[in-house]
Amino acid sequence: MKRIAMLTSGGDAPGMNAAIRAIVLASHYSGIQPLGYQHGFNGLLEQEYRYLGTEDVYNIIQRGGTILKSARCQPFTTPEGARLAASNLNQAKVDGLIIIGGDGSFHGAEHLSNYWNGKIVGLPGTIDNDINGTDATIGYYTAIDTALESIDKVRDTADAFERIFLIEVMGRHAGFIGLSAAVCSGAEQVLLPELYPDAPPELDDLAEHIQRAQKIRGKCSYIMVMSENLWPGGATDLANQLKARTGIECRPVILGHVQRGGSPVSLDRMLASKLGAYAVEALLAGKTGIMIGERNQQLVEVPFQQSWNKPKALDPYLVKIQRQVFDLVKNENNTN
Ligand SMILES: Nc1ncnc2c1ncn2[C@@H]1O[C@H](COP(=O)(O)OP(=O)(O)O)[C@@H](O)[C@H]1O
Ligand SMILES: O=P(O)(O)OC[C@H]1O[C@](O)(COP(=O)(O)O)[C@@H](O)[C@@H]1O
Repeated sequence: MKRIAMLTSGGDAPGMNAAIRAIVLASHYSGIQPLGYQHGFNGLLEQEYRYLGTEDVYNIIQRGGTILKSARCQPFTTPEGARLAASNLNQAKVDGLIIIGGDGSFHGAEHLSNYWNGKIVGLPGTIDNDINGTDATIGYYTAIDTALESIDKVRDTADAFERIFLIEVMGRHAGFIGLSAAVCSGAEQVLLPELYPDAPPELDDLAEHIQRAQKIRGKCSYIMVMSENLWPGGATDLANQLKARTGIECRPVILGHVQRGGSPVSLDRMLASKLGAYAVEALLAGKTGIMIGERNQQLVEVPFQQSWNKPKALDPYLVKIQRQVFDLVKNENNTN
């Protein structure tokens, strides 16, 4: 193992730079040359890479985004794309490749392994936390805090005006950000794909809970956190429908891509630093076809397929206590 290459792919996540830094430093420490491919798998197809010295990773641990840029890349998913990537990696004399990304990128890693003989290791990097085999993914903790900062601010104005707000958070088809943000912000209601696997909730039920909260507490603020892709038309449509149903003003807030940016919080920096350094060790030990994760503070090696073969479960205890917050309003008597 003389040359290790790395790339960041799919949705960028805060902490990707910390992972790049850890890989570069661990490589230099072990006398290996690190290369960085730009723009995800596109870089493999375009032979867009550069040697990374230690000076390239000074002062990046605190920066969001990724100095290697990220992208999605359809041409790579074809047999021809993977063959070209393999031949380019051989031409650049790369022995091992570290792919930092989400489950899509790990599918890409597996795809490449059918055409390339080098060793491939993955690091879970996505704000969605939807990867099995690791307690958290790089970027998830920062995304929760970013969402929370906004929701807390919305709560201030919601409280002042005694208004209803629907806050749409990211998570593609996973409710990790939504659940954590709801619990930590004291949201009255949370809508997550895992709680409604077959169909979205009934409008009447949502409206009834809002009306019930106002009946018990008097006119008051009410925050509903909802995952993107859960309600057809998203938070804006649902807000309009709820207003039509209840006569109460409902305002949508779509947090969007702000959740992907910002300086990584300490938990993401630590996770990325550990996983990045360990990925280099794993390659040196001849490992391949695995994602490096962390479970119960132990570094673990997870075969790629296990990272996506079943949906990762939400923390059932968090679900339970959020449900209790919801039920308290539903069942409370307005006698006080
Ligand atoms: N089934 C697949 N086979 C081969 N490559 C894939 C596959 N799925 C995704 N990829 C590659 O990984 C890239 C990133 O995947 P994507 O799902 O967009 O992001 P993420 O890695 O964050 O989940 C895609 O643009 C594509 O190049
Ligand atoms: O930036 P895009 O291409 O609109 O993608 C948005 C999606 O990317 C994410 O931010 C991150 O998802 P991935 O890490 O799986 O790419 C999702 O939460 C969101 O649905």
